[in-house]
Amino acid sequence: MRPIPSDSDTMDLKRVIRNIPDFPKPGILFYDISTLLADAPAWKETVRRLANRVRAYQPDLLVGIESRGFLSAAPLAVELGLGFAMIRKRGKLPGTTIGHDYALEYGEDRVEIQADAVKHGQRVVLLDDLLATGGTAAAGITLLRSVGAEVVSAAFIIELAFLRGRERLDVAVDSIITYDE
Ligand SMILES: O=P(O)(O)OC[C@H]1O[C@H](OP(=O)(O)OP(=O)(O)O)[C@H](O)[C@@H]1O
Ligand SMILES: Nc1ncnc2[nH]cnc12
Repeated sequence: MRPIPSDSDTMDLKRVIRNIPDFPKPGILFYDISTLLADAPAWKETVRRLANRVRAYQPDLLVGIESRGFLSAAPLAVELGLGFAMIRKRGKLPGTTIGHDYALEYGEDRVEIQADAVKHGQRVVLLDDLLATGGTAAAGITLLRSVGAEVVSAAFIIELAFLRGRERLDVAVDSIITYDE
């Protein structure tokens, strides 16, 4: 017999994501998680669902990508009893850092991590709020490997599946809200 779902299992999280057309430029439909963060039961349920996915990989450490990746990585680390490290955009982290340059649609960008943030061979789950083309997450994975991490998965709140970002990632990918078009 199938278990009877609880209210939280059936909660429709899409209901609390706000879609804003033409941001940050014309033609882009922006999936705004501000309204999800502001809804206490929905945000709690988001963290619970992410925790259930991420726990399965038995990570040693969580890593969030600036800036919206920090929003899920920090509460998830508390929930799973793990530490949390930051990948930031260029020039934001003090001390010795390791960087990785990557191509954007126009131009290039750089992500950085502190050189001692990951111990060699640690099992790491990468967190970000949203998977679109996968360029940001792919850069994060490359950076983490360059400092000795074993990247066991990447987890997102939202996946824009029609952009096929997961095909660029050579790790397990989890997301809890999917848009197919
Ligand atoms: O899969 P991709 O095509 O790489 O896009 C996804 C990335 O874009 C957004 O970050 P953004 O650069 O807007 O920065 P922010 O988190 O600081 O808002 C989002 O938070 C992801 O990091
Ligand atoms: N459409 C989108 N909405 C929100 N964040 C994004 N990051 C990349 N594409 C995005």
